[in-house]
Amino acid sequence: MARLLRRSKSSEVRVMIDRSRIWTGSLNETALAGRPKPSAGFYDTTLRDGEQAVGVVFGVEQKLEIAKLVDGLGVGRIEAGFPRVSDEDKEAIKAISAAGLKAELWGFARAIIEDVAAVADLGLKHLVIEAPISDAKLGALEVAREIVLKRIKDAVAFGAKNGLHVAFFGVDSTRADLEFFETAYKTAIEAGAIELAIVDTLGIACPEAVDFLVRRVKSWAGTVPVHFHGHNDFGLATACAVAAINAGASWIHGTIDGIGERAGNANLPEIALTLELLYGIQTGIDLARVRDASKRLRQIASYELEPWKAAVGRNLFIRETGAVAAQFHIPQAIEPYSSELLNTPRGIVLGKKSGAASIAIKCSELGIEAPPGAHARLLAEVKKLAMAKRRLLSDAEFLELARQVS
Ligand SMILES: CC(=O)SCCNC(=O)CCNC(=O)[C@H](O)C(C)(C)COP(=O)(O)OP(=O)(O)OC[C@H]1O[C@@H](n2cnc3c(N)ncnc32)[C@H](O)[C@@H]1OP(=O)(O)O
Ligand SMILES: O=C(O)CCC(=O)C(=O)O
Repeated sequence: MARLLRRSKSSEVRVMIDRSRIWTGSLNETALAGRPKPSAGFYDTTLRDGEQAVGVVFGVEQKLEIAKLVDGLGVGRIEAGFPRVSDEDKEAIKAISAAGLKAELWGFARAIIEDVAAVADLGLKHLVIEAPISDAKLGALEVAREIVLKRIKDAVAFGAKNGLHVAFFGVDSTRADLEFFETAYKTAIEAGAIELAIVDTLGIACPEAVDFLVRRVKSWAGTVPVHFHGHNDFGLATACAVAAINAGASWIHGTIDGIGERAGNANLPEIALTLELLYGIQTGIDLARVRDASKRLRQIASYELEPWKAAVGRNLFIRETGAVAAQFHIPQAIEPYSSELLNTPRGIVLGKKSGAASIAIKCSELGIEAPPGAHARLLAEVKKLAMAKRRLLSDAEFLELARQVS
């Protein structure tokens, strides 16, 4: 049975992955044998930290559409926005709040009373209160440690007094002095925070460091839920998220496609794919929808993705090489999992790297009956043209070559 991962509301989702379509072999199972299978909820921050990607500006309608997309994926929590940024952000939060989404909605605020009041005024019940806690950040802002502790205490206490469910989020916590880290988080708890987010603002923590920090916080925070908010500056955001979950984190922050500042945020669909397929952990994320969600977000935010990007890349199930085409009839020989899990077709394209099987597959796909010996000539022509044009061939070009060769 699927584990329920939408933690916050009664209308929980169950998304079952057809495990017969996962062809990852038994190595992971052997290596992970006997280990517990932890679970964690997904906290989407596409609307706030995702919008921090350079040049991205979401309008109210777009934020609402993105919130619905993310909700449709099955995340437990959505960070609806940071109201102090603009009136438009406030309008977007109102629109999202009125949309009747299944996910729990969260607001974002600095450790500043006016920021917290802005979240409360919009009727949100849950918020993250953030404050810098590394000396690098505090130094840049010219804020002393004692001052930030006071700001944390006052802002969290104000939120708690106003009935808000507060998570404290220590910006740059992975570069903070460990003792001061603990002081800052304990200050937040004493002031009324009931959840804690560990924040790898610059994506500098290796997975082992994330494991260390999550376990360290859990050792003194008891049952307080711990979040992990990661960035991808070293390409390790997914590995760090997995490390955080294995160490006991309850909530993983991230965005669709990992959209965000610099190298981006942790990529929630990629983490879901990893947990489901490599760790056998059910996430509640509907993998069949992630490619459509990614495609729509790319249209809205006007960015391109590498075609080989995990989970959502355009080329994941498109194959050119002849050696792979020769095995195309047995998908598990050439794929880690079935394209059907991501609700996308597989296909063969023709180019420099085509082989005899590529030609046979394409002929059958296009209903071309080539005479004996024609396939070899056709293959030679395909390679020649692809090298001359330095690209793949279109079906129309292939049909023309087939006509010339027959
Ligand atoms: C700043 C953050 O960490 S939020 C995350 C990043 N996100 C963004 O920047 C979103 C877009 N940003 C914006 O729209 C704007 O930059 C805003 C609304 C966030 C800030 O506006 P600004 O005009 O730059 O700053 P504002 O005058 O409101 O606040 C600066 C003060 O906040 C303090 N401050 C900054 N971050 C924090 C924090 N997390 N907690 C407490 N105080 C903080 C500064 O020390 C400064 O204090 P001072 O006035 O005593 O010197
Ligand atoms: O200070 C910021 O950029 C916002 C907080 C955040 O999302 C982070 O620290 O990763």
